[in-house]
Amino acid sequence: MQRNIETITQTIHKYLERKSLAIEDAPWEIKKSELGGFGVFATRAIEVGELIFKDFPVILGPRAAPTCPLSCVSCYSRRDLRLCGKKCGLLVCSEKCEKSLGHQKECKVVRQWQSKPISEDLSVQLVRVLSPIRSLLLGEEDKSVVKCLKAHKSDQHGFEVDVMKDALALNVKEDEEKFMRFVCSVMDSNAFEVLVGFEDNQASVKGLYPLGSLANHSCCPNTCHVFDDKQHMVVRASKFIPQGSEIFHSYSRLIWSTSARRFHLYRTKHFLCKCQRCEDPTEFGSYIGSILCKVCKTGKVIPTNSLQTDKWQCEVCGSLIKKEEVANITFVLGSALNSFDDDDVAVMLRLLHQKLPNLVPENNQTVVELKYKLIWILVPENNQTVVELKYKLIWILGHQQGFAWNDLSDEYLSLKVNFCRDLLALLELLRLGQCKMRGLLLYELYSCYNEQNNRQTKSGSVSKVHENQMKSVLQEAADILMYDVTAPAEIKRMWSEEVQLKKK
Ligand SMILES: C[S@@+](CC[C@H](N)C(=O)[O-])C[C@H]1O[C@@H](n2cnc3c(N)ncnc32)[C@H](O)[C@@H]1O
Repeated sequence: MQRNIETITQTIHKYLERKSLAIEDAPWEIKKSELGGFGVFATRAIEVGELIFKDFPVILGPRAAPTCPLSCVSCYSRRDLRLCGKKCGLLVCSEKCEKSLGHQKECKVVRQWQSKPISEDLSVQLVRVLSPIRSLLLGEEDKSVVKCLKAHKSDQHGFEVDVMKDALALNVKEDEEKFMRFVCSVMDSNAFEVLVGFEDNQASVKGLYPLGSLANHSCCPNTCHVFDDKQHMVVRASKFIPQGSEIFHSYSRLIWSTSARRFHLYRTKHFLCKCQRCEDPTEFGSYIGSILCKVCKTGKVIPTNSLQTDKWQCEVCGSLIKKEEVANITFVLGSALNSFDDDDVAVMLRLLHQKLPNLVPENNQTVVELKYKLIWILVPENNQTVVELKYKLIWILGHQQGFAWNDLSDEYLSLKVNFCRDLLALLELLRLGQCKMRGLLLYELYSCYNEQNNRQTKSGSVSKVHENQMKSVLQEAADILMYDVTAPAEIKRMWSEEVQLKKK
């Protein structure tokens, strides 16, 4: 299908109306983007924190990654999983989910394709390829929504259909196969990771958000998005957006260096980002991707052209450093970071304070990631945003002495305060505005202040942090994380109180 503005605009508006998400005087429009293809643009100036749009997934389903924990195909609970009694091979958690309309439809499709029931060990593979199967159940209007979206043609997309045909021996019809292969490409190019569920029963799934999909990427985005408890995507301005400007998400991690972000974007989304941050070899003076010069020991080594990265040079003594050397150091540090268990806090701190200062500048990606990791390890309350880390933390917090709030030494507590402040300062340097990571860090900082004050009150001394300062840190965190299903309970309580007040 030829994609054109009129059809895309009309289809997206109608879709949002069907989902009751159309906003009067919506501040966006779809236009051709200089970056290629289409993009979303501001029709008027948008203030920081203002809602830009809400979206709902046209397809929501399990992720294909084998590392992703399995969940019920209906409600996404990870508890009490069992095979559907009708022997389709899909996993459900209860009678209610097995009998749900959505499941019954897909159960029938899958059974029609089977020459024999799927064995228990193959059911895992079936769950992982369910999202494209779901696309066959869409009505014609929703299918046209999917057809409006960008699909990259590359061999890496559509392996789910190969699994259906080869490993699962499903008799998929030719036209179904063709559409599912297209949907796989669309999902790979556009889908967002969505967290569903609460606290220790959360699953990570993927959702295709039609309007969200039309926004292009910048490593210095001007929006922040969260997912609410009904899987709506809520997109707000993380910075002031002037009228006519393009509205950007970030498809990559914000605290990765330019090389890491560009590599990831190229591999997964098939483009090389050339945003302002990528073009600046110092990344706005943060030096997040640099190493220290081995010759003068003080200068920072940066690429002479950050979009090519084949030549690296010390800013102070001018020595040229081979790109392989920079890549090696970066690789070794990255591997060291990934090799830690979360109870290796002391080892991580030694690396951070003794070894890394000789190799890399303060804001190098590894240092930043290490600090970020430590912040979460030192967190006693389970904030659910970094799911994998939280998952590990559950085991540390429940089973290992030393890292719950009460057990945290004063030294570790102030260390955590410093890490939070360091990273907040870095986010400002990177011009990331009211991004989600800022909200999470502010909440962690507030929790530290709270703990410090409690300790001081108990010991009879005067609180270090003023109550108003704590309140404003908490309020800013709550404003950023508003409606986020993964937000800490205290923050969720604040919005429900606000909503109640507005109703009165
Ligand atoms: C989610 S879609 C965004 C909307 C897309 N431009 C369209 O026309 O539908 C993602 C794709 O848009 C393109 N894209 C997004 N951000 C880009 C950027 N900063 N530079 C170049 N291409 C970009 C890439 O082809 C990417 O795979």
